Amino acid sequence: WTKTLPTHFVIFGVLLAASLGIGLYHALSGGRQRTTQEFLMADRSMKCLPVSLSLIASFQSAVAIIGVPAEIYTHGTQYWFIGCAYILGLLIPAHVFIPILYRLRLSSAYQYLELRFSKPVRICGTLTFIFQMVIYMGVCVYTPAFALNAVTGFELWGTVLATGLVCTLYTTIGGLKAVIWTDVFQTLVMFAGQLAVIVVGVQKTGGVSEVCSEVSSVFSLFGFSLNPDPTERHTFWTLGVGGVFLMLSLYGVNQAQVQRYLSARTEKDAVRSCYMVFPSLQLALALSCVMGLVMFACYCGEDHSSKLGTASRDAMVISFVMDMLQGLPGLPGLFIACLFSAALSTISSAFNSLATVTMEDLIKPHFPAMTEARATLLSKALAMSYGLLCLAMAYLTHLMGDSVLQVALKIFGMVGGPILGLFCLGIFFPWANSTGALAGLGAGLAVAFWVGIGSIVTRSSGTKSLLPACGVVLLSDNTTTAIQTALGNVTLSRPSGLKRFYSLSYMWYSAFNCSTVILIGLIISFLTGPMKAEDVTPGTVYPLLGKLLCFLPERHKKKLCGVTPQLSAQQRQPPHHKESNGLGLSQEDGQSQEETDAFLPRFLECETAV
Ligand SMILES: CC(C)(CO)[C@@H](O)C(=O)NCCC(=O)O
Ligand code: NA
Repeated sequence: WTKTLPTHFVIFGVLLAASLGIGLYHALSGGRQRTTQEFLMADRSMKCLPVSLSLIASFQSAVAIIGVPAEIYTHGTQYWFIGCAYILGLLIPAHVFIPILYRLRLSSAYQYLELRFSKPVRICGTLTFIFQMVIYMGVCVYTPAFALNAVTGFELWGTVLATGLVCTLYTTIGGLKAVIWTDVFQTLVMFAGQLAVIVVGVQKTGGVSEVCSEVSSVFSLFGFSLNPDPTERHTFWTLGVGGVFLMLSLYGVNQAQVQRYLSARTEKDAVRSCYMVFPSLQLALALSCVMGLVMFACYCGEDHSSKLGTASRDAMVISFVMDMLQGLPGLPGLFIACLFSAALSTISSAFNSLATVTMEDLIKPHFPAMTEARATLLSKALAMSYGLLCLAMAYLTHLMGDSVLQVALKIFGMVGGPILGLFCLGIFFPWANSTGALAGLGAGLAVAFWVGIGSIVTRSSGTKSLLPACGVVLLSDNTTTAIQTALGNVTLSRPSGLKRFYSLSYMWYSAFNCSTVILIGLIISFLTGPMKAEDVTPGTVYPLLGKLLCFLPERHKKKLCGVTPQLSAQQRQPPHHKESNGLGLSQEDGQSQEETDAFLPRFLECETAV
């Protein structure tokens, strides 16, 4: 590999240069990034194709490209069932979250929390989000550099620095437009790299039929568990149901995604781009799962741990890829570009969304008189500081050591879950008040860290590989004994008491923490006096109960639904928004006006009897 190292460097360099070029183009074209509207919101002028490709890129990093094949290789194809969660996980954002957030004409998702609850809730939500993204960013920038270093000897910290600095630079000069357009380019490179590995891998293993027969001879590879036990790491339920909450926390309320929905020209474009995420995300999942299967077919029976020393399964994926692509001109470089594209597109989204929330939620409210030029300069400084902070976080990740996919999914569940709960409390439960929201968030985070840290300390996060080492499986005589031993171990070491609580599958973290926030939030709200109808800002609630109970007569419905916006309240202006009307409805073009009129009765449904 050392011989081809210069080519790797060239292709890696070309990727960084192209990304910088896109950044430079957007720094010098359009409004030249002189307003926060352009720098943070892309002038709200994006079409749905770039937005949708950018939406996929945000949470598809090198972690998924390396982590998913490693997961398939060690635990079988069960993880693929997370694809089922994409259906509801994208339909609900498209039809509940996007309409509400888009019509309020927000800049930051957390502005919603102030409109619905109060300023303290908004600040707490923002701080939680910053915490989540800063840790996640570290994992993202560290993973590709680490994996590459483990196998090719690419300088670890040099790579981390190059990725972090280039990304900081183009994010700082080009704003959200540059972030979205680099995402488009980087997503295509990512797909191309994965596809190349699969095609070459299948060829080298001896064709599609050879791969299929190799893989299908190992029965336990295609595990399909319907076990309802919530401590089992991956089952159909944890992935298909728990996964919906994970998807909601990422695609429904995460600022990185909400910012993209808000940057779309019209609400229709935003909804359509969310729909278009579905096939592309399925493709991304399928590519990485198939890569894991090809790797299994190719490597089974061989022991590669000695070759890699103590390096993890994650590094093994890179080793496999380099084995496959070795000697083919340009292809190892293409895969390296694929890894770093995936990482760059994620951390650039993180920098820009972090700069946005810090500016819009933490700084602007305190300096309402700040000039636009000042605010833009400050936003750029913020994007840059987060870039540098990211490098520090990479070092922290270096000190941890777990499967990177698990680390990322745990962060999403532990910190993203409570944020999702906060938004659900506001959107679906009109009775919830500000005190309840704060108490709910506090309780949700406390429980999340209690379980999360508990699982790390007791090491009971259920990481046992149910699939015996593949070398053992292939010796068909031993297969049954091996599986029996594995199953036996599982039943023997079934945890009890608090330990059982700690061993909750991390795929349930989002759902569990979200529910805690809602439950505690509602209890405290009812104890302190539920929100009154006239106090709820119009357009901030979705009358779920009213819609579910549509068969009931209007007056009963009214009672059950609780609060709906009163007509007199509709004339009120939401704070900080000169450009929006009282309902927060966009009046940009005729078409969207028609749509919003059609939507109106849905929000006010419970009120028709009044
Ligand atoms: C966000 C999901 C779960 C969506 O499939 C997937 O992209 C994933 O597992 N991501 C891991 C985190 C990452 O790639 O950075
Ligand atoms: Na990405």
